[in-house]
Amino acid sequence: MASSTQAQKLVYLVTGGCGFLGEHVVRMLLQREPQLQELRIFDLHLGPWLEELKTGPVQVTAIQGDVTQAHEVTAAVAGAHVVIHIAGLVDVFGRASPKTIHEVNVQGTQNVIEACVQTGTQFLVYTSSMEVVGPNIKGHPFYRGNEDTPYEAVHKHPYPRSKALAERLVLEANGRKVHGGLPLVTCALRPTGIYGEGHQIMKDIYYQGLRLGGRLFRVIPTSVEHGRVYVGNVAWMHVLVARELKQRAALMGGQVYFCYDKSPYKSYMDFNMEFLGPCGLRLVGTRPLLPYWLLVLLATLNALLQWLLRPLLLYAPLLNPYTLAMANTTFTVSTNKAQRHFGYEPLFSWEDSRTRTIHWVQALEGSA
Ligand SMILES: NC(=O)c1ccc[n+]([C@@H]2O[C@H](COP(=O)([O-])OP(=O)(O)OC[C@H]3O[C@@H](n4cnc5c(N)ncnc54)[C@H](O)[C@@H]3O)[C@@H](O)[C@H]2O)c1
Ligand SMILES: CC(C)[C@@H](O)CC[C@@H](C)[C@H]1CC[C@H]2[C@@H]3[C@H](O)C=C4C[C@@H](O)CC[C@]4(C)[C@H]3CC[C@]12C
Repeated sequence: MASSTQAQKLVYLVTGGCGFLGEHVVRMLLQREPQLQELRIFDLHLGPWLEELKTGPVQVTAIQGDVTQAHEVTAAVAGAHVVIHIAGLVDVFGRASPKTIHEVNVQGTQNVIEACVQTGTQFLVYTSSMEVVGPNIKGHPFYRGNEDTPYEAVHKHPYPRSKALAERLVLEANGRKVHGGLPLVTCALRPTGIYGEGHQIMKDIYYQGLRLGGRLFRVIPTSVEHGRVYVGNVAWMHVLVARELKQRAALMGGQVYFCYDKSPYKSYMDFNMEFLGPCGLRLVGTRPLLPYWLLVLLATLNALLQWLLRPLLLYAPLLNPYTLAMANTTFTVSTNKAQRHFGYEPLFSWEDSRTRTIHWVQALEGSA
């Protein structure tokens, strides 16, 4: 826990604080924010691990709530100096309806903004996503791009659409007068594919490999590169932005920042094998084992099956038309805007990020 001679006087609220990224942000705040007096964790599903956090010098307040319920959000925000809005429905597998995704990701974000305005909270950090930019529906690659790189951001899928709408709401809210007359200062962070301890998709792919006798099969060319970022570095960027937003409001207010670190650019599966390989899995094939048209057919069949089975059960495999298109489109970022604007440097090296993630996979049930 952070201890400092600096007066502990700030109240932070983290929405979605019990999720994959949220938990890392919560723990990072407790370790590295010396001015933290109270940390409120607002989530639809509170984790049992929160109890262990209540023994330190910082007051930890767990709030079970729903961002789609404006009154619950307003009650949680009231009195907070900083809101870090992480809560969201991260669904590209067709589990939730487009309506629900919009309600949570867009209306929920609007509720957070209005709560800040109504209660006088001045600083709002929003967890956006790379998908606000792309890949777009045309499959245009985004190669080593940055926050200013021109790119035709065209989305049809409910999830990226919702993230793009929510991000726009947050950025447009920058400068609004909050209760008490001070300006609201907002910014948005755009992580690429986050990996690390607690990453559910990595866990699902690992167990899929175990079920297939320790093998995974290459379906995407090695040339398709994805930018990935370690969850600890994304958490650190959130803590730093929330701290610096107060002193650098004129520069940072209304800005977007990609989350980045030194993780290597690789295809999605080659990158995952950095962690799954040392845990006993093998990626079969140096080239895709199936022609792309067959993958498209299989993905389409999965989507059809999902639709047909929906009245009976939820069928949500990894492969669907959207995930295939994402996996098959290069999207990498190369930027230093966060470093230039608020002195961000990754807290964890690639080697450390890799080791921590491997240890996490190794500790999973059923790991070799
Ligand atoms: N995982 C990634 O690779 C990635 C990449 C870029 C951006 N993001 C963004 O980061 C944020 C967190 O993603 P994650 O991967 O940790 O997802 P997650 O599903 O692990 O965490 C989301 C959290 O939000 C909570 N939540 C969902 N609906 C809610 C509601 N209606 N009210 C209150 N809480 C609610 C969930 O209970 C969960 O704890 C999301 O906004 C996502 O868009 C994630
Ligand atoms: C079945 C194969 C084609 C397999 O390779 C599919 C992989 C697929 C599940 C992932 C490929 C790219 C991932 C997405 C990307 O890392 C960025 C994302 C943004 C973030 O906001 C949410 C998660 C995600 C959409 C992530 C989801 C899994 C992939 C689609």
